[in-house]
Amino acid sequence: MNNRQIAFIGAGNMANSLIRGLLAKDVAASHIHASDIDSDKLQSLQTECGIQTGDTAAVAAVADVIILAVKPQVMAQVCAALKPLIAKPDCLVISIAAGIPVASLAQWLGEERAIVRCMPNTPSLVGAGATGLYANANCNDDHKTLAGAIMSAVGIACWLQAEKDIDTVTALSGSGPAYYFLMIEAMEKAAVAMGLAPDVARQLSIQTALGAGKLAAASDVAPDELRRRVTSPGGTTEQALLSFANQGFESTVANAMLAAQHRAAELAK
Ligand SMILES: NC(=O)C1=CN([C@@H]2O[C@H](COP(=O)(O)OP(=O)(O)OC[C@H]3O[C@@H](n4cnc5c(N)ncnc54)[C@H](OP(=O)(O)O)[C@@H]3O)[C@@H](O)[C@H]2O)C=CC1
Ligand SMILES: O=C(O)[C@@H]1CCC=N1
Repeated sequence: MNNRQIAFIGAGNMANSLIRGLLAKDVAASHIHASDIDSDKLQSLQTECGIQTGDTAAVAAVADVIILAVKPQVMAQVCAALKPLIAKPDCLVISIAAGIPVASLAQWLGEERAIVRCMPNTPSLVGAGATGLYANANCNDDHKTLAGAIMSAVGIACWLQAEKDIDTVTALSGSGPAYYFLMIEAMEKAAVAMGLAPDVARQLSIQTALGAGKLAAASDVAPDELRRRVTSPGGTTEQALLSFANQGFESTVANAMLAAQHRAAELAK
């Protein structure tokens, strides 16, 4: 990966997480390029990160891999403009857009193009990303290694057997950070309502999420056993979990994820 030129089309929230995450993993700023219709975003990236910025033509001219990081709604027009500008015949295109199928990308970019569709998430910024990837038949081992290396540099990367699994990954780990942030917010608010100082409530809420995640990742036992180890019989956690269960916690989560997955399918149209 380190001798490849990586170009981002779209320099918004997700591209920023990936770019800054890659820089933190010692990918050279001279190897990262970005283009966006918003020149302020490019200026910030150039000033703060020292990466290369330019218009679509400039970044497409040098790219070994192009990461499409624009909203799904503008993907067709972005690809149509990009297609004649890709200079290197073997250039890999990676789309991170929710919903947009490989078949549509191939239709817009050319049926011969090597394309990886993936779903990263914003914790890539701190090296704790989670990405699901799917490659089209035009991708050779080198393309797959390159896509996997980029996403593995900023977290974990899982190859998927079926493209439809990307929509599930979107509902799970793509959107998932927002679910945990909501939980952090809700716990903080509840603690403040109980009288805790806001700064203490925030610190403890965030640290609890971090601690639970780190412990789950480091443990050789499943999350349900870790949950049991917190839940003293007849104790406080038991009452909290009972309250969650009585209010349909699991179906609330499942329905939320189905709504996200459904939206991904809608965005494909
Ligand atoms: N945010 C997330 O957590 C995740 C997002 N994604 C996917 O990443 C993609 C980007 O999402 P996100 O970063 O949140 O969105 P943002 O809106 O933050 O970023 C998209 C950027 O693309 C710019 N843009 C619009 N049109 C063009 C164009 N023609 N050429 C170049 N740049 C253009 C936008 O400018 P302007 O704002 O002026 O329109 C904006 O700066 C989406 O497809 C989303 O599905 C995937 C995983 C997680
Ligand atoms: O909300 C969205 O559509 C994007 C995709 C996954 C996370 N953010």
